[in-house]
Amino acid sequence: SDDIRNIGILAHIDAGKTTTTERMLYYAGKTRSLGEVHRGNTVTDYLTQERERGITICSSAVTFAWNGKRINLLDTPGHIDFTMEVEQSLYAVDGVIVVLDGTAGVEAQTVTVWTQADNHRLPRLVFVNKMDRSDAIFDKCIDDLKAKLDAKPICTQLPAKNVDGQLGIYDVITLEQLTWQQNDFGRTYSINKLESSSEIRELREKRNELIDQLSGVDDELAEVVISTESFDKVSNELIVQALRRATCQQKVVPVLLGSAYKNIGIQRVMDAVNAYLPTPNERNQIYNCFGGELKRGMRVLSSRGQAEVISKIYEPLADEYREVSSVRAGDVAICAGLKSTVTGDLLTTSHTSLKNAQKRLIQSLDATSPQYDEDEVDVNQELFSIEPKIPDAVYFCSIEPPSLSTQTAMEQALKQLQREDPSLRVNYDTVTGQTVLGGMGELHMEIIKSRLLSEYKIDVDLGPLQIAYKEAIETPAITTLSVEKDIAGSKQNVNITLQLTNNQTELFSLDKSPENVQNLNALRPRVLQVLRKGAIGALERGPRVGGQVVDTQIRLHNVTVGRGTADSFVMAAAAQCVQKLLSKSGTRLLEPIMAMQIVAPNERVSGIIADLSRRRALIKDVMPKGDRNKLILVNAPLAELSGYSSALRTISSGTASMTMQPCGFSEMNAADETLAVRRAQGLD
Ligand SMILES: Nc1nc2c(ncn2[C@@H]2O[C@H](COP(=O)(O)OP(=O)(O)OP(=O)(O)O)[C@@H](O)[C@H]2O)c(=O)[nH]1
Repeated sequence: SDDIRNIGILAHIDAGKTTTTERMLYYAGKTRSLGEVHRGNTVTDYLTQERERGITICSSAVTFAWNGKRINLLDTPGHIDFTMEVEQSLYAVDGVIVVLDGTAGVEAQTVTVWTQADNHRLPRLVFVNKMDRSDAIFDKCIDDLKAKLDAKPICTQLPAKNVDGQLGIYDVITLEQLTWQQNDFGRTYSINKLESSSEIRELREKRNELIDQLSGVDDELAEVVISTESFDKVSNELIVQALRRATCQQKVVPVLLGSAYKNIGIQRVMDAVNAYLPTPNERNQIYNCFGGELKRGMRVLSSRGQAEVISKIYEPLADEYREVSSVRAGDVAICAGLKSTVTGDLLTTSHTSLKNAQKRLIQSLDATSPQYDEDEVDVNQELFSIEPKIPDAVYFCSIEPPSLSTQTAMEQALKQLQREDPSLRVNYDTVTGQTVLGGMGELHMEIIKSRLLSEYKIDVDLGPLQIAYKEAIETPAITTLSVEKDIAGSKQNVNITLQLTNNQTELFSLDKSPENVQNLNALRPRVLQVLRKGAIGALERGPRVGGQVVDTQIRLHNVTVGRGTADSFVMAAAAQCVQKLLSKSGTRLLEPIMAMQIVAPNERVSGIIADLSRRRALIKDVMPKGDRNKLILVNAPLAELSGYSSALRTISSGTASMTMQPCGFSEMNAADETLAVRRAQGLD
């Protein structure tokens, strides 16, 4: 797998990821014509939604050969609603290309994806795109990388102006000027030695600066510089090797530039992927264990314990696939025939190999990463059971099929969509009889609607978007419910005592105190199972606004079930008992909170904070970000943030940028709660 690069491509929306990817495929010979984003025919943005809106929603993988290496590239969405997708694709890559819009520098979503790449400890390189535009400023992008992302950029290229006014590129390492031909869509470019002595002098200074920066983080290069006592004698090969080491160790970030749209500079980005980003083997602290080979027809175990058979394996090229018979460690592939496995699951051949691999992982972590201490039990969990953390839905809306006869088809389709996108929640509300979708935002829901139409031909209606409140009980309560009924001549009866208490860890427990222990020990496991299912199911819908009841434990004290009573009757009795308890104990609302990171010029901060405090926000920290800017860390209720990004644009005259992610649920005061309940009931 030394010849493989598994790379993600990340950016703020519209920076040009898709165009860049298209050019790579074209130059690598994988596509015969250039797909232009604005013409709506690119390979990676293959969903119609994406074509219509011109944005990337689903990650798609493409693979191509470049100079003897195979590059597997995962294109990821740039929209804020889809940070979950980005998170998932990062588990599958060893390095990342971050695309900047040269006219905008580091933008809000760049900060988010950069932080995500940090969390996954991914080496990265930066491609400053759109440098053909007259308002593009390369130096500002470099300043942004330092100030907003705390990165150590190494400029391996600088923008040059060709005689015809077109964008050219100076190679700072080789001291050459590169000029792309326009008559063959940039397939060829010329490499020229510099002519004017002032140009040579300036570029040589930049090269010296680069060596100086690099030797500050790479001891091997530092030794060469010290022993030769001159920057000029450091060979290009030594620089490239040092830059590779420092990039793989995430000490620096190589920066390249160009214009995807005008076909300038892309081949050099592909060269840089080969030269500076790690192979799956080099990222051994994670991938050592992911060894072996996956073959067609193989039986595997998923981390949730289910056996699966791999019926077919495909090499991806966006929505076109080529069938292959096997894949090796380090490859990215698409498998058909898996029934229960979802994104993020780990597949192994047996429990023993899973155990052995876990052992090897811990050993390799100890050896290579001293920062992991043994108490950190989560490390194993975090790196090995690569299941991504799925945020709770913060919005929900009802979804209606066009006719009753399409209900089943819609449910099937939603199930499939959910396997691709675990952040989509699908519930059935027994009270209203409606199917309810939970998700991350308005665009998220609209995309589901539009995919149902285009891929499954089901034209659904979505209800209004509502905030997904949760509920928690106010006071503990205990009650006994006795139900008796004749159903088709057979007597059904259940007598059950349940209690609700505040508890954040365990959902269901048995009260084995002396007066109950005998009753509970005599309980048949099957009865306990259905009872538990009924009781826990009733927590899905709280009495205030129908929100999920959380931080609450159901405690079973006592139950007697009459002879011949059906399971469904026991289940319904348990659910009814919990509902009775919920109205007895009363519930408080918990509202979704968003964590926001706002970067704004110093002079705009007070205005932004004044506005935030009107939105019930909690300012957590305000810290300097470079000389001119501040980073504001703030938590605010989602209910107060509708239209916030445009409000922020107005307050800051477009100078501030922002990212936000859901960060849990919290209690609200009585007045806000009353307001929220009225709104949820449609009274306000
Ligand atoms: N002038 C100029 N325009 C570019 C360049 N690269 C891309 N664009 C334009 O910028 C727009 C966005 O490009 P995309 O490639 O769709 O950007 P993206 O990052 O994939 O966007 P999302 O998929 O929405 O995240 C399109 O209209 C492109 O034609 C470039 O180098 N120069």
